Amino acid sequence: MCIEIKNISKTYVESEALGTRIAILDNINFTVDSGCFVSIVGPSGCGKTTLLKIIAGLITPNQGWAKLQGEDIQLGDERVGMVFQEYALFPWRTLIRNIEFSLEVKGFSRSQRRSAAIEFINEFGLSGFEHRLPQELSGGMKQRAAIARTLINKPKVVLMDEPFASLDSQTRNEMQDFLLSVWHDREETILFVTHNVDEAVYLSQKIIVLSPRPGRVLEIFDIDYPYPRDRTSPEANRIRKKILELISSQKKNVSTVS
Ligand SMILES: Nc1ncnc2c1ncn2[C@@H]1O[C@H](COP(=O)(O)OP(=O)(O)OP(=O)(O)O)[C@@H](O)[C@H]1O
Repeated sequence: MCIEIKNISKTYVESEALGTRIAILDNINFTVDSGCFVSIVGPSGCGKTTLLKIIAGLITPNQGWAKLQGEDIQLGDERVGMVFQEYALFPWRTLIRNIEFSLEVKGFSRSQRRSAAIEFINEFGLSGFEHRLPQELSGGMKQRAAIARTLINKPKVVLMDEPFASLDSQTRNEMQDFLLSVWHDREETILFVTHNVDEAVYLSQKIIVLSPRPGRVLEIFDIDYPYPRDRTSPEANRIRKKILELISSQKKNVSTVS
């Protein structure tokens, strides 16, 4: 399912007393083709999470629109799933009860939701941990559970907000390979936010580089060499260098509008 972002700008209230607003996103335009893996990179505070929340229908832009397959996005749109850095698992629910949570909310029977959750548990290498609480799981397992909990709803578009940022580097590499295998097996469109240029280059078919706040699209890079990728190949190094040079050429630029 393709994502279209047209002329999106967003401001937040900076000071109620002074009546000032701060510009977060400035006229963002891009398209993500159906089934593609696209990453957004940009400095802290440039509005990456805000943009994902707009695409998820959680917040409204001041200007512009986001559409999925030509249709407006509604609050709680079933076509969209989100995965966060902090896993967002319920600490009091076991792994299987976390994965089946949304099916429970939708009124699926216990046996229906159990069998759907067990499929994910087997596929995601979580067997044997079904009845563990999140605190008893490793970071990688928690993130697999969080991804399963999102995918059980069969979203067409998956928005991922720095999902691997709190993992150690070895687990992070494993999770990147795991995510690529999950994506290759399915047809979801993935929009992935990261601070990590290496990660974006390893995973994505396209990388959207945003400027410092207010976030503007500086450049969109097509990464067209095939999977599986070598992290240290000349192509990877060349693209990484270009993106890092672009990011470091940007001066901090925070603007306030009234
Ligand atoms: N509801 C809100 N009200 C006011 N300001 C907000 C609100 N949400 C976010 N902000 C501010 O908007 C800016 C952009 O936030 P956002 O989380 O979208 O950036 P980001 O690029 O995802 O940052 P990071 O990479 O650090 O996660 C930040 O300065 C943040 O403090």
